[in-house]
Amino acid sequence: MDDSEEIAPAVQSILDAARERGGGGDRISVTPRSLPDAFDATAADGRTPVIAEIKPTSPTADGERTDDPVDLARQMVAGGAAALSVLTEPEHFGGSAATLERVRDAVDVPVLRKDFILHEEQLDVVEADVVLLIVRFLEADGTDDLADLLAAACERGFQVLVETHTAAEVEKALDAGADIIGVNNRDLAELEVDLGTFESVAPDVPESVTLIAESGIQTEEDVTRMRRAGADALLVGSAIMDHGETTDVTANTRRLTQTETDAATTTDT
Ligand SMILES: O=P(O)(O)OC[C@@H](O)[C@@H](O)c1c[nH]c2ccccc12
Repeated sequence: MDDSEEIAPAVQSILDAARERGGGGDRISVTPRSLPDAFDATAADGRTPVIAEIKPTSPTADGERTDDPVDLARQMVAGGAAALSVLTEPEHFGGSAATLERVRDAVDVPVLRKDFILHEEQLDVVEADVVLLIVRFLEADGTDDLADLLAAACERGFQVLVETHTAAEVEKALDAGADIIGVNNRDLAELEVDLGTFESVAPDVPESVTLIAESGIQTEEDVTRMRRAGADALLVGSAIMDHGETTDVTANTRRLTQTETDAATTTDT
């Protein structure tokens, strides 16, 4: 872990809980739905590739959404989402493996398991098409090494989204063999969002990598801004599924997936 910047207490609490969580049972073997193919198909259809996130609550959210995640998932797909992300972290995000399982059974698009995986056995909890590995959290003592965990995930059939926040972390992700990289606009030290993060880090990512802009994307302008900066896809939670229960999830998703952008998609070159 980079000691030059403290992480937020809420994030420390998430990590402490993650260390305590055990693994699943039997070793998982999954046949995944391809995430890059889903992005390509969406772009070919004239939509912006968006991963819509089901996050019942979070340390930065007000309140909790209690409506059925499967209904939310269907609404997101109806709004044109290329893929879904489901939080499985129980203590701070209101997620569960059972929710992910139900959602994945209900839709045809790839589903990302959003959790804080620190050890190989924590991969063996639930089948998903993609798992998240966060570079910053895999540098602390007592966690598995990023490259080892990435290889262990691939051996099980998972695709892996490696989350970064700085150019140095992108370098580490590439060295570990990542071919899908996310740049999180939310800083885990302050929990503040700055879309300039993606803009400054994206140029360091090779064309061959599938590149995802994560967090803080609210408006059509934000979508255009991230696509112009080179995002192949966007990961959006709060703007689609606010925590007030009154919002129209399909309309929110459609607004972002139908944003016109003149960004050259890197996938068809
Ligand atoms: O709700 P937002 O700002 O649209 O962000 C979604 C997603 O990027 C965010 O939830 C996230 C990004 N990386 C994470 C790691 C763990 C938990 C959550 C996240």
